Amino acid sequence: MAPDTPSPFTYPLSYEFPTHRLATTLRNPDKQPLVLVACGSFSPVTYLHLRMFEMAKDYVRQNTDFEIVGGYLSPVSDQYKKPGLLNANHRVNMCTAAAEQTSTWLMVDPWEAFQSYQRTAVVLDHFDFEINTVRGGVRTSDGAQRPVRVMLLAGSDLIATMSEPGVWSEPDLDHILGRYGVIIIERAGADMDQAIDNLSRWRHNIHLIHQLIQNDVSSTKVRLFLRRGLSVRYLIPAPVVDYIEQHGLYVDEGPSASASAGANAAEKEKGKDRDTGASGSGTEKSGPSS
Ligand SMILES: Nc1ncnc2c1ncn2[C@@H]1O[C@H](COP(=O)(O)OP(=O)(O)OP(=O)(O)O)[C@@H](O)[C@H]1O
Ligand SMILES: NC(=O)c1ccc[n+]([C@@H]2O[C@H](COP(=O)(O)O)[C@@H](O)[C@H]2O)c1
Repeated sequence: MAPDTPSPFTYPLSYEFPTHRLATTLRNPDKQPLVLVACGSFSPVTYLHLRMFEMAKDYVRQNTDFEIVGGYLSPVSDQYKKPGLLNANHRVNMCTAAAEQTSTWLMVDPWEAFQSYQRTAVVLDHFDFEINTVRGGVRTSDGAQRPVRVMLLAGSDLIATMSEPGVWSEPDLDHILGRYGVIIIERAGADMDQAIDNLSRWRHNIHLIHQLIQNDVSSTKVRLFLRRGLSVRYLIPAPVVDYIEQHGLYVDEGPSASASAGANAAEKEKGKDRDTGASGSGTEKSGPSS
């Protein structure tokens, strides 16, 4: 279906919005259709990134009037310039291998990855445009069209940055949390209640999911293990391990050290990022935030 209004977005060359796993019909007409979007570096994608979607799916089924009709990973642009950010081509390929080979419903949208940096508010608008304006939402069993709610899916560390001055603009926060909403997954080391302390105005649109199994795998730790020549098998999906090996990624430091040294160093690197604001969110402060 052609949209009535021209697209307000810029597009990478040869881009097509992925829909091969997007449901076109709502199973339960009493529910509101929902698409989940996780924005991030995914350098590389880990099981925890994928697990966020499964946790959200259980939560949505048990606690809400939504029905999930699709889930997307949206890798950030290279211009985000976060330390450890591998080029977008590799990150998109790894996410695609993980989604296609380990899931039946997840997709990867390369729109954000293959162009200039786009704020999260704009990324969510892009999904809303593609799904609702271009495709008219989804159908109910009686043939009526129903708009799909797009919602951000994020870890509590990312949401905590929403209370840090200068990282997110106020209008963007209102747009993201007021219009779309967010499902927040608890992340070890990032207090959930503290993360949403300053966001109470949008509480009705914020869904919190606690971790029942603690697992603090992060991309930073995976990169560090790889740099030290340590195995990351069973921490990240097998097709991603294979891809990393085939392309010799994340090995700019020779093998050394033991696994525990790797983990400790990873912790240090994460802490250092937080202390110095050298993470992507820190980049946001001076860069493309609002
Ligand atoms: N272990 C986890 N638990 C909960 N959320 C997570 C976890 N790992 C990543 N996320 C969430 O996934 C999204 C994308 O994360 P991102 O790509 O930055 O991964 P990361 O592991 O934090 O990366 P890095 O270690 O490079 O900072 C963010 O919303 C982040 O909060
Ligand atoms: N102002 C904003 O829109 C804003 C600020 C900080 C992070 N983000 C997004 O959050 C994600 C953060 O990813 P990392 O956790 O890898 O830093 C990225 O997709 C980034 O674009 C957006």
